[in-house]
Amino acid sequence: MTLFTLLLRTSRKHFLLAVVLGLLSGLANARLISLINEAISGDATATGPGLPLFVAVVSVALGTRLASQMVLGRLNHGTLHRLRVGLSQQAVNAPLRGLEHLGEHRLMGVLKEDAFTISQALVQVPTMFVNASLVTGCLLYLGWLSGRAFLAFGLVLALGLTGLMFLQSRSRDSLMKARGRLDEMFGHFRALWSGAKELKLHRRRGKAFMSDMLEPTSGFIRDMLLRTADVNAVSTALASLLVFAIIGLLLFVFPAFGALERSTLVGYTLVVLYLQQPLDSIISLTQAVLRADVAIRNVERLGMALTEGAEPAGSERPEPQAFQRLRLAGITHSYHRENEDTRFTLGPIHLELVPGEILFIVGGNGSGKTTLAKLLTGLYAPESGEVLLDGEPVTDTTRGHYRQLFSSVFFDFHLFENLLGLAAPELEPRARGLLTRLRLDRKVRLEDGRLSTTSLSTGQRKRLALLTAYLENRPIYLFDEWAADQDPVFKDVFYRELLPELKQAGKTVVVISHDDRYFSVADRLLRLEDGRIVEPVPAPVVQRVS
Ligand SMILES: Nc1ncnc2c1ncn2[C@@H]1O[C@H](COP(=O)(O)OP(=O)(O)OP(=O)(O)O)[C@@H](O)[C@H]1O
Repeated sequence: MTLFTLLLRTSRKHFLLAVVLGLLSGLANARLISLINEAISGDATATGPGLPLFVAVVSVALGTRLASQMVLGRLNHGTLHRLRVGLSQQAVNAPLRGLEHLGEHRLMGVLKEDAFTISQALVQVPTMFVNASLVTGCLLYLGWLSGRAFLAFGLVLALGLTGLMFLQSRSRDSLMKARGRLDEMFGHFRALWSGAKELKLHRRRGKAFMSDMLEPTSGFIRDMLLRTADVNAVSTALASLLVFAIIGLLLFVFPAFGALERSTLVGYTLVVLYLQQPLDSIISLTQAVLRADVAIRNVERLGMALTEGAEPAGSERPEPQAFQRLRLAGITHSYHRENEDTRFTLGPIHLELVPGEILFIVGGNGSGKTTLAKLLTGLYAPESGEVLLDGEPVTDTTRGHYRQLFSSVFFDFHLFENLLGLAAPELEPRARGLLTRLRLDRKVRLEDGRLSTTSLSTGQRKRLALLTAYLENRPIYLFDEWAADQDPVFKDVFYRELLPELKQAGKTVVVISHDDRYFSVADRLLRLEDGRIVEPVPAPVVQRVS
């Protein structure tokens, strides 16, 4: 897809209207030049009937130009908005595994860089159309002035345009190469931010990061973009050369053969000089359109990657309020690392969960606890085996609904400043009560469903994430090493007060933990080692919920 097909797809009607208006404006401009030429040559006078005509043509030229720009402006910004929102929605719908595989830098590269590139080109599209129609109008006028001169003019123009197209194709290759490395650059920028402490504390690491990673990538991009800038400069010079070649022909070659009348010569020279600015502008705009085409290709690729394996939209059912039995029947998941010849496989996992119990998932680092949590919560689809909710297998269509059973705080959680999607009338008083309970009431206030700050210590931020999970009030709670960052006092509150309270309220609580001091809090323990359950997990005991 190119920039123009993107615009056409967004709104064919608006696009065509803008093109027609732009064409009218260009033709009116060309007529304006012919009027000026006639006035200079003495065919009309500014004080005679020429003046109303002049005013009318100026009005049409400016009016249609303004209207064209306004229509295209709306179309451009609408296109960009749809692109941004559409891609973000695709990212929201994409499977988590697909997003993890894609990597944050690739997503950011497209959402920030490519969307910006497309917007830059879109902003210039109206001018491009006005200029293109102006050139067309001028060409028509030149043809009308003299067919023979137009033939010579057309020949020089065709040769020049062929040269320009060749240069532009070279430029496109360099642009694509530069964009190819830009995602890598975003990865380095991210490392610059998240690895700031490590880079500062170890000077040699900082230097090596710059010299071995960031600078070579940036240098490559610089070289490729420099090449395109050079091509652009040569193209602009070539366009000027074209104009002067034509003027040279007109002024110094044609008169030698007595080929043209003086008035035709003056008209030609005037128009050709007038054409220089729109031609320059079209060439620099072509560069923007080329960049946009490369960006659109990236957007399309990302769109395809995001929709790959996306779950079909299930019906918008109300959130599940309860369940009787959740069964994992031999589920597995494996990671394959492309650059290494290694594979980690979790499972097959057999497990049953019931309401009103606490299950701890324990095991060493890398044993598969978080992966199991992602499978359990429906964030990953099992590669084999089944998840059964009250006897019904969870399918691609129902997995989105199934996920609404869980309130979770993962180890790498994200804290939203707004209590998004939580809108019960008694929400704010409950949230304020929880802030006090979580000992955050002196640090954080709740104002119109928004947390006053999230700039807190890691342990405090985790407490805020816990608050959100509490407010969701769902049947199953999952905490992935939640207590790891808590002080000993609050750790005790979490294990000895909060978890038993949730159990008392009939919730199922799944806790990933390394705190062996508190393993006795669990009703059952699932121990993992290298992706497999190493101790038999007792059957769940169905509790009578008080
Ligand atoms: N996104 C991923 N891509 C590839 N491999 C992964 C990914 N996430 C985890 N792994 C691999 O899967 C294995 C299990 O990881 P997982 O995060 O489930 O372990 P864990 O038991 O939660 O570890 P920890 O206690 O350190 O948090 C690890 O060997 C890890 O390298």
